[in-house]
Amino acid sequence: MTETITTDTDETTDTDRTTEAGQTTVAGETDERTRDSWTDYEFEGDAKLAADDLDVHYGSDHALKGISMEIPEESVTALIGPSGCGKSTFLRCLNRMNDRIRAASVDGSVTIDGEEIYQDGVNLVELRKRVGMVFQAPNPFPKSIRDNVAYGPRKHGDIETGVLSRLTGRDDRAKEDEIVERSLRRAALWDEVNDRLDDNAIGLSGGQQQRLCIARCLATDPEVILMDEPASALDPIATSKIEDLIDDLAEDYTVVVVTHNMQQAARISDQTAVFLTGGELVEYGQTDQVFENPESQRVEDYITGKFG
Ligand SMILES: Nc1ncnc2c1ncn2[C@@H]1O[C@H](COP(=O)(O)OP(=O)(O)OP(=O)(O)O)[C@@H](O)[C@H]1O
Repeated sequence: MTETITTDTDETTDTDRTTEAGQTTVAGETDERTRDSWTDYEFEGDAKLAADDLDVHYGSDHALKGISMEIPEESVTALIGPSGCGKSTFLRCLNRMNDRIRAASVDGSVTIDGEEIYQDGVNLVELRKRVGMVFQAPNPFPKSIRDNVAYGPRKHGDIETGVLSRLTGRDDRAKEDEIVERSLRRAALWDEVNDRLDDNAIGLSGGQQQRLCIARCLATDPEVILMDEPASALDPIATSKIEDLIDDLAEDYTVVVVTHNMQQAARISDQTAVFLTGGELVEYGQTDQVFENPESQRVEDYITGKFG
């Protein structure tokens, strides 16, 4: 059941605060107002993703506690918080990447366009095609730039370019060229690499490698892009290009990005979710609101650098 907390009003005194659920906290004991759910964050448009009462354990370690929130489509949502608070764990719940971690168990619900992803019969390959992921360290395959971008569509059977397909007349070379160019353009890399598509991707700079990984993700036509600290291994110029790109991608995709960098979250996101130690979602709302006028004292302390 959702517990809604009254916002500060003239009736709220320093000595006690009464929640609508009737609980009273006394100043001095705790100055923290917590919520069970942040699904009352109001935004324009539809929710693309929704988590409801999501818990994750790694063995006996309770890494995420009862997370409920909705993520609007075609926008950037930043997940921030100190190390170990569960940001990456939450991100991985959104395309069931935690299924690959033996110790992880997930309870609760995540929906995409209202469809439950934690139910029997969900095709994980299809899910991860819809919900793509970009990692912290650029991880291109030691293959050509073209092969990197075409990897997903080839693997999913969207394009056929092997010897057999040539022999049987099903060769999709032109389609592959089109996907490679479109994805590299969308990732703002085409102009830098179009004359060397057959060069090994390992020869690219770190920033170019990360944009290549974004192009690889875009090539399978995802609806959601999850990014786990996508610029933390990059220099300021490369970081700035990734930030511009994220801003641009949010016109067509739902982007969820984990970052340690609060200035970055403030620059690039429409809404920000703050996780704090213990795996709780302590605040979620419009980015300006969270940074300029957080509801929670702990979040204010974190944002102003008092801890974390
Ligand atoms: N594969 C795993 N096996 C066991 N425990 C894990 C695993 N991954 C994460 N954890 C634990 O779950 C908790 C949350 O970790 P998580 O990586 O999600 O936090 P985070 O906020 O993303 O941290 P960071 O900012 O340092 O990347 C931590 O206590 C961590 O040790």
